[in-house]
Amino acid sequence: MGALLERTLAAIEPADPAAVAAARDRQNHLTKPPGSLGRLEELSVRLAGLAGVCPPPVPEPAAVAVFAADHGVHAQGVSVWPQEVTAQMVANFLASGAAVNVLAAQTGARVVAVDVGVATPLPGEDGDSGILLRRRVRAGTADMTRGPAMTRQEAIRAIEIGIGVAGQLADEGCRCLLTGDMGIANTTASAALIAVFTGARPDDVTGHGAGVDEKTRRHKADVVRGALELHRPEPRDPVGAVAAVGGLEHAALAGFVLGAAARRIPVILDGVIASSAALVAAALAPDALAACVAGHRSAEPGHTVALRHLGLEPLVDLGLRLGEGTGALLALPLLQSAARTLRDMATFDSAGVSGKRT
Ligand SMILES: Cc1cc2ncn([C@H]3O[C@H](COP(=O)(O)O)[C@@H](O)[C@H]3O)c2cc1C
Ligand SMILES: O=C(O)c1cccnc1
Repeated sequence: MGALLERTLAAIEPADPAAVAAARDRQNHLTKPPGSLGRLEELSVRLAGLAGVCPPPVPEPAAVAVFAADHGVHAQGVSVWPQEVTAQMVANFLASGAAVNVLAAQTGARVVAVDVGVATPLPGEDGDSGILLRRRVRAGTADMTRGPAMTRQEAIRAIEIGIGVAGQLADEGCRCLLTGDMGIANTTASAALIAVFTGARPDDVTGHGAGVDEKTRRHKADVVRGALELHRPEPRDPVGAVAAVGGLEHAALAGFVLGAAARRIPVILDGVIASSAALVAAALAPDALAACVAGHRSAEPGHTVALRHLGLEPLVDLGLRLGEGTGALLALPLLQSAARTLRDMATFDSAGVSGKRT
């Protein structure tokens, strides 16, 4: 295992019980009937437990990291879209034309695209820009139906890239991290990972992705089943599992979650790709879940299965099935509202409002 990964796993701690207790107590003294802010209250308690202080800092500024990569399994006809769309959409992110850019602008979040394994050349000069981080491990994965998608070393490199991006954004002042993804055929790798870590049947966790018909969806589930039979990945070996049937963006996203957790910064998970990566992260460090907030519930069936396994309840449920970080961005204001109400509302004592009659 890589040194950065080892160090990061060692730095991840459970929620702070004193901060959790203080936040619960404070919620009960704010000028509202106890419990009346619904799930925002429990969310604020989780933020306090993660930060280790009550009230916790408001999670802002925020940044969404869109990890982009291609997939050898695309050759099996699991997506209706050509592979080049991955690189073309990265160019669209750089030009601020994608849904993730529009929703990020709406919420004041920064967008960073990270090339961890795009198969076709990207526009522009070598080196990083403010928006594009070039961290390509290899030009797309291999076809998981014929061999492992990548080597263990490549998986560890991609995980450590994700940790590094989380650390860099934290160093630049970000106090809330959001997951994003771009990779044609990546819902197939996501389904495979969800089947490995939850034990669900491939057919139950394989969806229509970016628009395949029912016949192709069934073929996709067969492809997943075949890959699992070939590799027999084990949840006890998360690095081996993501190397066998995952994607470079899945590995990087798992690292991104671990990196956020190690820094005690909340990370809002987007859809099925992010949640399958979170399964990898949680298998490596169960306490990383203290940092995870499920932004939304995507229409992909595997997403609901993964969220149940992770014990996370999504904040919004709008039938989205896009990815890129869009569902996480829609949830961002809710997370910020949870922290702000806990921090800024008056208490019954400070406002001179009479408490409940006992
Ligand atoms: C134009 C376009 C923009 C996207 N933005 C995100 N995705 C989403 O769809 C892809 C996964 O679906 P599948 O597994 O069926 O290929 C990923 O790139 C995901 O981020 C897009 C897909 C397309 C076509
Ligand atoms: O759940 C998602 O994020 C998703 C679903 C379909 C296609 N791309 C992404």
